[in-house]
Amino acid sequence: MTDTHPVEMSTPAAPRPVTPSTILAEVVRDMRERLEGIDGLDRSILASAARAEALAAGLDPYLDLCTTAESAALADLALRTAHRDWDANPSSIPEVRLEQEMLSGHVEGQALKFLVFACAARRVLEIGMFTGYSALAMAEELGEAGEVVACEIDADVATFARECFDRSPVGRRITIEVGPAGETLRRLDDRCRAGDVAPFDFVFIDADKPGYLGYLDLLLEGSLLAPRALIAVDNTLLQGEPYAAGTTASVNGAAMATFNAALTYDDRVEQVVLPLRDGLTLIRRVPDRAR
Ligand SMILES: C[S@@+](CC[C@H](N)C(=O)[O-])C[C@H]1O[C@@H](n2cnc3c(N)ncnc32)[C@H](O)[C@@H]1O
Repeated sequence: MTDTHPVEMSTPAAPRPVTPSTILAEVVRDMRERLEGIDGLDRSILASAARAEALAAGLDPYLDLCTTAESAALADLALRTAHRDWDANPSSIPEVRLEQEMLSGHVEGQALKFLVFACAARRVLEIGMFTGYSALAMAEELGEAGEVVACEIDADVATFARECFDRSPVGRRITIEVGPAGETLRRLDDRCRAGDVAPFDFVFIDADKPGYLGYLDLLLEGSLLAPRALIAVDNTLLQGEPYAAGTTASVNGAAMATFNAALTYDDRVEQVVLPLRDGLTLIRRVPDRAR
């Protein structure tokens, strides 16, 4: 295999905080440092600030520590993603900004593996693949006959992911569909309806946030889902923007707030929002649409 994306030996920059808990940890640390500069401040206020910081900053490392270790192939993929200079290799798609922080990572990858296991999935659909961490994690949980179909709009990042998949014993279980996910989904929907391919048991939505509602509608109204299919949607807490007062919502934050509100009143589904990383919402169809 030609490795066109070798891991350089430079130290990658630490990922910036992109989840409610890591942003909270940063805000609380800044607050505690500023409080320390105030002469004569009641020591109990400083102690409370230090405790708040420990609670916020300690959560993710502890989750990481207590979660089953990732495979060597996943660790390698994460390392390669961290070492790539994404600023020097921008996406050719104007609306896509690729960055290492897009990668879901160890704890969320393990959670996805559990979900794939719990619904005994044989066919998995991923909408938004990036360098393939979540696709590979889910593929690791499938049997030999299982398949992950992963949609990715950026051809270069898809090539990068394929190189990583080729380094894993289960990488051949992943089929990459390059192109806008909406088009890919409509094509796959036609094939499922025609009986060319089996529908999907598990779907992970993790692409352009303004596209989420359209993807969900297509899934719920079309032929892509197996009867007991589960859908997991990433970034539904979008750095706290949908709920934190005083936060200015970005385009993505506004899109997630709209998505969450629509889902809350959608009687086609039941859902639960898990505060895992940047928010993971689990959705299932209600067969008779009765609550
Ligand atoms: C957050 S990343 C996915 C992370 C990946 N699921 C993981 O866990 O490592 C989002 C990806 O969606 C892709 N994307 C954005 N818009 C898309 C679209 N319309 N169709 C398909 N992929 C898209 C981006 O290029 C990016 O690679």
